This record gives sequence, structure tokens and C-alpha cells, in this order.
Amino acid sequence: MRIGVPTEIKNNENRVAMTPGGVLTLVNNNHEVYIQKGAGLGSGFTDEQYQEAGAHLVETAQEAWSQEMVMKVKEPLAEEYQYFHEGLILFTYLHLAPEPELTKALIDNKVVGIAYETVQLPNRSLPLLTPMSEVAGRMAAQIGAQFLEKPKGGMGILLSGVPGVKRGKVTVIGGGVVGTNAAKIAMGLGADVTIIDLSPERLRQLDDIFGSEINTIMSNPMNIADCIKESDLVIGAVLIPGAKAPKLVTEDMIKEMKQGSVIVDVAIDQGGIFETTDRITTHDNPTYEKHGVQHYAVANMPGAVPRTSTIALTNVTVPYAVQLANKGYVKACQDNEALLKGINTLDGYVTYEAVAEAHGLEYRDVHNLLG
Ligand SMILES: NC(=O)C1=CN([C@@H]2O[C@H](COP(=O)(O)OP(=O)(O)OC[C@H]3O[C@@H](n4cnc5c(N)ncnc54)[C@H](O)[C@@H]3O)[C@@H](O)[C@H]2O)C=CC1
Ligand SMILES: CC(=O)C(=O)O
Repeated sequence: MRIGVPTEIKNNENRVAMTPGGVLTLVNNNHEVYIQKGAGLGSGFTDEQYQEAGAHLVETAQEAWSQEMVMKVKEPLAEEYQYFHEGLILFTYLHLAPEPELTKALIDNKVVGIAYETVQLPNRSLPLLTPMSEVAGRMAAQIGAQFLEKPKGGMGILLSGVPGVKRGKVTVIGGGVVGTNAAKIAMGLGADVTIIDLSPERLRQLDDIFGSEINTIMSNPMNIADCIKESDLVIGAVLIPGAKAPKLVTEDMIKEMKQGSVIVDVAIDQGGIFETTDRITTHDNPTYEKHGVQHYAVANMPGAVPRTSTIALTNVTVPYAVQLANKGYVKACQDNEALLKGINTLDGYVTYEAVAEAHGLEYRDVHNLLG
């Protein structure tokens, strides 16, 4: 199969969808990889390294996009829709629930849209989302700590406190991969940490992991309101796979927060869990202030630590890419139910129920379309 890897164009997105090691794996499986020149530089991979691994270098995005399968990191931006073509296999993060235009462009062009974030194993884990959630969760605590500093617009507290001065309070809403990693780092910084989740089973696991070092609280509107009123930093880490994130924190709750407190809405890529995170921010201009609270809502947080993130991401995506390339998407997805769950668009239809629901579009069962 011919596989294209274009340069990422989102603001400060320095990740790339394949390392030279990934190229070598695909080449050893008799595939051809077309990398846009310079695509790996942000992650520290040179064109020469790709060539040595057997990649063909191409000058333009158009050439990278005109292959049978395209691997990317981020969901395509509007200027990339022009490259969509019928039957193209697009293997990348898509986050379609909050993206009506992208969904329409994929359907109109009959793209086979396979979303990293909805590939799901039988134990319900999301193997192609997990590494980036680990990165973003760990970053969320350190970013929150930074924006609590006065010169960054925060109230001017140190999360650890110092002897004689109390510690800062961090609430993490959603105790999955992002939430657990955020909690770990926030605890490491010395904060007083609370995790809120809807699943009693998950709360029990978190209690087993962290013991009396953290507080675990059941998710409901009253508990959320009580916790965030007291918090200096609140991290949004809820996910309902494929669906638009539920707005669990209302604007009225935000108004009750302390002046100079900070929210980091990691779930912004699925629309965000705070009523006031009504826009996506960028690494160039990551925060805005509303009701005296700093809002951080960057949808590609791992893009800021591209070396770590590219390696972590491609460790998990390349084995699936090999299956797609070796067998073709139909057989690969028929043989692997986890990969099948990644198909969000096919033959001009939405094939992921939560995405169809989010946009009021017709849903088609992927099993019927694959035959
Ligand atoms: N902004 C960025 O750069 C990045 C964003 N993300 C996003 O972070 C979000 C979280 O991802 P993961 O931690 O991997 O998901 P996950 O599936 O591991 O965890 C989600 C957690 O939310 C909990 N939950 C569901 N409904 C809830 C409710 N009503 N109240 C409280 N908890 C609830 C679930 O029980 C689960 O424990 C996703 O939207 C993901 O795409 C991930 C990586 C990078
Ligand atoms: C998960 C995702 O969208 C990201 O890593 O940017």
C-alpha cells in the first residue's frame, strides 16, 4: 500500500504521524511511505533519517495526501479538506462530535475515516488515545501550576505551599487516564487533590492506587459545585467515547470560583466539560479570563512536547497501520473488532453512533457496510 504522511499544520503542532522506525516497519512489510519534507523536524527526526529508513520524500502536502492511506496526528483543518478523495483511508485523531464541517467533508468525499480515539479493545480501553492522555494529563497539572502564578494571570499561589502556609487544592473531574496522570503529578507537586468520577468501580480503583493521599468523590452536580468552589485548579478529564463532552460545570459554578483560580479543560477536544470553555485556545495564546478564572483550552496539548509524544503515539499506531496496510481496511477491520470501532465514516455515512447523534445525521452500522 502507498501511505502518505503530511506535515501537521495546527498551531504549534510539532508531532508527526510516523517515526523513521515506523517507516522501516512498513517498508519491511513491502509498503511505500511518502513523507512530506520536514514533517519530522519538530519531533527531532530529519529527512535523511526517513530516507535511510526507506521513505520517499515529497515536496508538497498534496503529494502526501494523494496516497491510498494517510496517517496524521491531528484532525484535518479546513484547508486540508481539499485533499480528501473517495476511498482515501484517513487514520488519525478525528474528534468528530464537535466538528460538523469536518464530518460533512469526510462524508461528502466518501473518506474511510478511522479515528485513533475510538479504536477500542474488548476491555473498553482506548489504546490509541491512552498515550496522549498520559501526556496531556501529566501536562495539565504542571500547566495549571504555572498559570496560578501571578505574572501568568493567576492568584499567585504555589500548589505545594511551604511550611506554615497551606497547600493548594486541585480537583480533577474524570478519573480515567488523563485524570489519573493529572492527579499523580498534582500530588507530586504537593497539592491537596480530589478526583471526581461517575463510576463507583473507578473510584474504588483510584482509592486502591492512591490510598489516603487523595479524596475520591462521586460525580453529581452538587458535589462538583462544592469541590470547584474550594479549588485553586480544576482539570476537566471526562470522556464518553466518540461523543460530545457533557457540560458538567455550569457558568454559575464558575462564577463561584475564587478570583485568579485556573481551569484546564483537557476534554476540549471533544467539546469541553465547562460551560465557559466555549472556544479552543492555542499554544500561542493558551488562556483567556472569564469571571476572574483563567481558562486553558488547548486541544493539542501533547503537541508542545513532540519528541515524547510522537514516540509514544507511534509506538501504538504503527502496529494497527501495518494491519490496515497488509490486509486492506476491510479485512483488517473484519479481523480486528478494536480497529473496526475506529471507523467513524465510510461510503458517505457516519458509522459511529455518538457522532451521528451529535450532528443529527443518519447512522449506518459499519458491519452492514463492510459486508
Ligand atoms: N486536549 C488535549 O490535548 C488532549 C485531550 N484528551 C482528551 O481528554 C479526555 C479524557 O480522556 P481519557 O482520560 O483518556 O478518557 P478515559 O476514558 O480514560 O477517562 C474518562 C473518565 O471520565 C469518567 N466520566 C464519564 N462521565 C463522567 C461524569 N459525568 N462525571 C465524572 N466522570 C465521568 C469515566 O468514568 C472515565 O473514568 C478525552 O476527551 C480525550 O480525548 C486526551 C489527550 C490530549
Ligand atoms: C488526543 C488528541 O487529540 C491529541 O493528542 O492531540
